[in-house]
Amino acid sequence: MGPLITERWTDAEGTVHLVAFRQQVTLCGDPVDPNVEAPTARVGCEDCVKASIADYAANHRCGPECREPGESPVSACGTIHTTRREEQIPTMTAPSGVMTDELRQRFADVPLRIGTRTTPLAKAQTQCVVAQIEQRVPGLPIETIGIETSADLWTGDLSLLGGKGNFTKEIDRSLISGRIDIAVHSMKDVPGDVPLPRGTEFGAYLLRGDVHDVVISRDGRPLADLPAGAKIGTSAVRRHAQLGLYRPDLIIERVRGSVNRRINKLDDGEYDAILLARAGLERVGLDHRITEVLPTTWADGEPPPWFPPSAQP
Ligand SMILES: NCc1[nH]cc(CCC(=O)O)c1CC(=O)O
Repeated sequence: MGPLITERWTDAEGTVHLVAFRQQVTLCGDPVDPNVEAPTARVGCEDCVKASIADYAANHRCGPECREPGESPVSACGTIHTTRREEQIPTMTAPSGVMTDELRQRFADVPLRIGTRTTPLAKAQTQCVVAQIEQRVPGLPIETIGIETSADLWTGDLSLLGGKGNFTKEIDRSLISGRIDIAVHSMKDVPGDVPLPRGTEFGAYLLRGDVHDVVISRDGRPLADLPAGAKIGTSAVRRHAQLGLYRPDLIIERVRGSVNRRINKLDDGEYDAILLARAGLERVGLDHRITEVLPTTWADGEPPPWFPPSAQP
């Protein structure tokens, strides 16, 4: 797969320039068909990066409905929404100076309030964001504010509650009403089919973690060795479909709740195995419980690969 391109422009000579998100470098190719994802690329071109960042900062007006092709949240794991709209903070490609100056000025006397869900995983992810900010703006006063979302309070079937926006709604509302300054969401919880709530926008992304799904089984057996009729706990439609393809003889049961709760339910004997995201387990320090990492690549004669959801982890 080619790099995720955040920017693409053609200079006067017809050379196509691309800025890759993760690498934060430009790939400057010879004139090519702009529809081709990766031109004959040369990695580097410092001038190109600088020009591009200046241009991006000056010209990019971002509102809730505006999402450039390269700004797709697909490769992000965590998100910061900010309410600042007048000047775009080019956090994806710019050096961090613009943002740190802004933070220092605005939160000199009052703490920066960060809203988060309250599960261990949500709090761990928010700590990653806090650590990133502290590294860039040492001494900045930061306060995290736990907010229980409607999906956290609802123990029933999530589909009856009407979509995954229920993991973000209350936090976004606090952001809009000014109770918090930043909301931290798991990108996979941010609805991709509707615009962001008016007045909010993506401020920054954390680097993506590991994307693999994993199995935790009670007796240490991998998926292939579980007996027919074994009970597998998972609620994701995607995992359900893939499991059905690979092992239609297993029984799939819904499981809800935080990562920790799901493991407790496994240990209590409610399931023989559960499927979870590796990154989430790493973040809450439970990756030692992993029985098997499911492969994402396909080899001849092997079982089908496991596709992670977009924006996992
Ligand atoms: N990506 C994190 C996330 N988003 C929604 C849930 C909870 C899922 C549920 O309540 O069924 C979780 C896991 C966690 O916080 O531990």
